[in-house]
Amino acid sequence: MTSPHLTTTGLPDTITACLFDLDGVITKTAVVHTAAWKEMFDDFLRRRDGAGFRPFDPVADYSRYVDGRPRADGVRTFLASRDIDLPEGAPGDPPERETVHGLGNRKNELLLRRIRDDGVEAYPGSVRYLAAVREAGLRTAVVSSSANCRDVLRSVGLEDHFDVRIDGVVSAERGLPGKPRPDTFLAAARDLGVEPGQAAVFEDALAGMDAGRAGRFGYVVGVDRTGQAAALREHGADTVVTDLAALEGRA
Ligand SMILES: O=P(O)(O)OC[C@H]1O[C@@H](O)[C@H](O)[C@@H](O)[C@@H]1O
Repeated sequence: MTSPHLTTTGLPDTITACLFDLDGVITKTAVVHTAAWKEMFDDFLRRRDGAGFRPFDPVADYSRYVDGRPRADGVRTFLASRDIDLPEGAPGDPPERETVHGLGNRKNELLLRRIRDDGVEAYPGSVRYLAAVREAGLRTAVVSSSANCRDVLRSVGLEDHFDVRIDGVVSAERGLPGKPRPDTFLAAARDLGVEPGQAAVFEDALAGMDAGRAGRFGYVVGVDRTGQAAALREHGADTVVTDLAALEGRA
């Protein structure tokens, strides 16, 4: 295959829209999610198995079973990896109830507390890159599994920088299956009026890479914040960067 002609934004010249994941790509919130998941799962496992419990691994377990997936899918996939079967419960379950939704709600409480206490920051390189692609006339969407996406974007002043938002709330309203399925990215491309082949996907999660590949998008950028460049490539990244700003001026 011949290598594509890259523009000043580091993307093939056939690309007219950019679909950005949020946590870990635009904002420094992947680590906050990871910490909240670990606190919730370790507390659950300790109560269940006693002091000798096997803790949640914030690298391997997070990236394989939780990262990038909608909240309840993260609970289900991790529990399945430990052969633990819990009732589904209901989305309104209180955080102390031992159901899929109860555990998810507990994690959300812990996440919101951390966000309230420590605040949220955007990656300066991502903010610059976002401005550059908009300046170059490309359309933009944020495609996140998180139901907290809008609040997080608002808190860093970036809510208006995206033409389209497909997040955990919008996906639930439209009944879209989450990453690793491609449906949320495909919905964003459709809302922007572009074919998947004209859209670039920006993702830090392996589930997001799988969604990019399954949707046959025009270009997939792996964003490596944790030293998993090789895994991002294996899951379909066309290129891997540690900072979005590194894409500029590659042409
Ligand atoms: O619980 P939320 O805010 O709806 O987020 C769901 C998921 O959103 C993804 O963006 C994160 O990578 C996951 O860690 C998180 O679990």
